[in-house]
Amino acid sequence: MDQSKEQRILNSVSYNAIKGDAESVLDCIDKYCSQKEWAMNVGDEKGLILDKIVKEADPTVALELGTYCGYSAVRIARLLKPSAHLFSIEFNAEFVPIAKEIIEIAGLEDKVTILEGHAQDIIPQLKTKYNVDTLDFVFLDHWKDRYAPDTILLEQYGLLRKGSILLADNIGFPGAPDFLKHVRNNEHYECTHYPSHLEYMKAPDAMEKAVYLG
Ligand SMILES: C[C@H](C[C@H]1O[C@@H](n2cnc3c(N)ncnc32)[C@H](O)[C@@H]1O)NC(=O)c1cc(-c2ccc(F)cc2)cc(O)c1O
Ligand SMILES: [Mg+2]
Repeated sequence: MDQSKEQRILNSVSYNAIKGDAESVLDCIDKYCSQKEWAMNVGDEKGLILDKIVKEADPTVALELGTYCGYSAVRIARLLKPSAHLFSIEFNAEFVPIAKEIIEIAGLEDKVTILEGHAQDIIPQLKTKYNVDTLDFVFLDHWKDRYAPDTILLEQYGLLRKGSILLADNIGFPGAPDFLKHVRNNEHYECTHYPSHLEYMKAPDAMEKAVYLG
């Protein structure tokens, strides 16, 4: 059976990236996906916004919803301080081993734990099973209609604290209207909008930062 696009991305990283060099892994994926096959990584342009917010948050415990091939997990983990850790949730069993391999090529396997399953099933386990207290940073990049219900889950399970930073991809396209409705005009959140473009395309997209105020 011929390989999947995600497998071909891994092949390209495995062949072209410098082992242990996270930047070269990101550059390799961005090059492949802009020149050969489009893929739904956050990409280089929105990646700079992600970098900025992660540096601002300087998280000890970070969570990502929607690992896909691990591009944003590498992007986030490469900026984490030594004691910090990223949990990344992915439910597609085909993508999990590919993401693990890409994260390992970047030399970041000790900073990232991929949790296989649906976010809505794993979020309730973070405190009990994964010993998480509260989350300092959350990157939302999974099914766009899950951003709002899973944000509410994070609130309900006491995983957010005063100052927790949520950053959501694809606010422009495919769009996450329920999420915007939940965080904007909500006294518990302070929101900032970051216009950008869809990964590797000219089409407009955007990210939204929502700081939890407690
Ligand atoms: C949803 C995907 C990202 C990943 O999320 C995992 N996932 C899902 N729901 C859950 C869950 N409930 N729990 C855990 N994991 C979960 C999945 O398996 C994918 O690997 N992302 C997108 O669909 C996505 C799509 C586009 C896009 C843009 C223009 C187009 F013309 C077409 C598509 C752009 C983007 O930037 C995206 O991010
Ligand atoms: Mg996305």
